[in-house]
Amino acid sequence: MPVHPSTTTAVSAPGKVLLTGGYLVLDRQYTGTVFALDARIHAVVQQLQRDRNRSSNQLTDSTETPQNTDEAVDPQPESVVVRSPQFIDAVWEYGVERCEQGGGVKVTQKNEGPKNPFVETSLNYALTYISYVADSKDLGSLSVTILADNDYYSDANQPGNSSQRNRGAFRDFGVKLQDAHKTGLGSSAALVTALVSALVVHRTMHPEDLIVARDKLHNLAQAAHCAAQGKVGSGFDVGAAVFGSCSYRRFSPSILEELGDVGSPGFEERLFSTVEDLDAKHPWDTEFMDVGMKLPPGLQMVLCDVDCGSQTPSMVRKVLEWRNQNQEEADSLWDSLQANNEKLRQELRRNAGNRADPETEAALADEVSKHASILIQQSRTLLKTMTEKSGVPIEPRVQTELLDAVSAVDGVIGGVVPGAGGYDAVVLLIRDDMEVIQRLNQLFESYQSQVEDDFGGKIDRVRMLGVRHGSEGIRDEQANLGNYLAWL
Ligand SMILES: Nc1ncnc2c1ncn2[C@@H]1O[C@H](COP(=O)(O)OP(=O)(O)O)[C@@H](O)[C@H]1O
Ligand SMILES: C[C@@](O)(CCOP(=O)(O)OP(=O)(O)O)CC(=O)O
Repeated sequence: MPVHPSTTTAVSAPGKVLLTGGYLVLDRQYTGTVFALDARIHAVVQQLQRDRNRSSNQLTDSTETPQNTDEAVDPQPESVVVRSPQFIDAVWEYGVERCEQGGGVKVTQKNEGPKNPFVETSLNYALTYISYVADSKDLGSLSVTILADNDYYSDANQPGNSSQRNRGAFRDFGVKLQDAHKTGLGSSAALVTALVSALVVHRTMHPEDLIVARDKLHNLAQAAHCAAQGKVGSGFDVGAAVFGSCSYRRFSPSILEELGDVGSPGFEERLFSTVEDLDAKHPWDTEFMDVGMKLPPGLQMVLCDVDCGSQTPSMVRKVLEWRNQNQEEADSLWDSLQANNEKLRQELRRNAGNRADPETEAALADEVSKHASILIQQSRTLLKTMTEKSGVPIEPRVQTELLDAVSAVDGVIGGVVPGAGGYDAVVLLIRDDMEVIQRLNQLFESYQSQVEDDFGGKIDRVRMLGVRHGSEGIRDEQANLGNYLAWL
């Protein structure tokens, strides 16, 4: 059945936190446990003009013959305008060009101002795929609005209190996108996933079929995200954005290595084959286990933003260099971490999401908490060895001090420095109880690091984010279009 684009399509995708498996997950032999968050990025696609050969009043004129219309009106060029209205001047206007020799569809920014490689690449990839598979090649003109849940950016230094700057469910951040302080929830992966999915749904599918199309949307989003960031990472963030919380095993990088750039001859066919998993030599081999996993009843996860006066770039390169030069020692460390991380995952999924009577639940939460606490400590010990051996601040001393301090708070099960580690954040597993949150906030009120850091860092402020474990991946937001009205 042909799909006629409805006027508005909206899809959202969640942010992520890699609880365990940082660095390991870059290697297919190992896995990472990634939790989707309840902070999401939303992409709303509006069809401004559907048929470029007819002006809008002619659309309804049934007496006119198509031939006359085509001759009478100059076609409007296809265009896409993307806005991120929570930020100052965040508008990207694109012209659309079809490349020769099956090179695909390429957009070119028309307006002044900084480029947005994640938006631009998502458009190139999604429009190339769409124009290859859709009934109508004519895009017309599209307006896309990007909206991010408030926790993606910390805005403590902005004027006006936060409630004054809320419009509907979303906040006016009052700064330029490049000046916003990111909280590390994986904004680019959620953005790319939501944007390519919204465009593909808009032109080729019924929104209710979103879940069925998850594999293809995943492949498309991974390809676009890797191209935009200029490297093939593990892709756990895109994996969680599409499928939600899971245990993730990466895809073989060779799947994307021969795709080439948009505009190169044959790109549209190669992209189609990659998205639809038709290349017998390079089948997609990403593995998602425990998809949509939830925390056991009685447990909760909180993220804390750490303000620290030190940054160490290229951590991944350095860790992998150390691993290459110390293969045996590294393998044994990687294996120990994997075994421990797996035990933690098994522990967390015991009865995860299942409700029982309150007494049984409380007893189970006690037992899970005790075991999880030991496993988290063990994981940290191994990450500290990794820190020391590789000379990379995965769990630097100021973070050890912070994690020890929070772990001593009644009701905190344990915490780690998520993902690549470093100074940006900590993630804590806690008993799901407001009093624990209050105790933590009390600790953070005047928190400052006291120890001398091994890499020169100093923590000046710790702030608990409002974001919590979310579990769900991409979501059709067609029923919630009202949430966006204040911003469209
Ligand atoms: N709300 C948004 N609107 C438009 N683009 C965004 C938005 N959030 C993130 N991006 C894009 O993603 C980039 C940030 O990606 P990156 O530095 O990889 O951070 P992260 O670790 O959060 O993914 C921004 O420079 C911008 O291109
Ligand atoms: C090192 C890694 O395994 C994990 C990095 O996790 P983060 O959550 O720190 O990632 P960013 O959001 O890109 O900063 C690299 C990878 O898997 O790609």
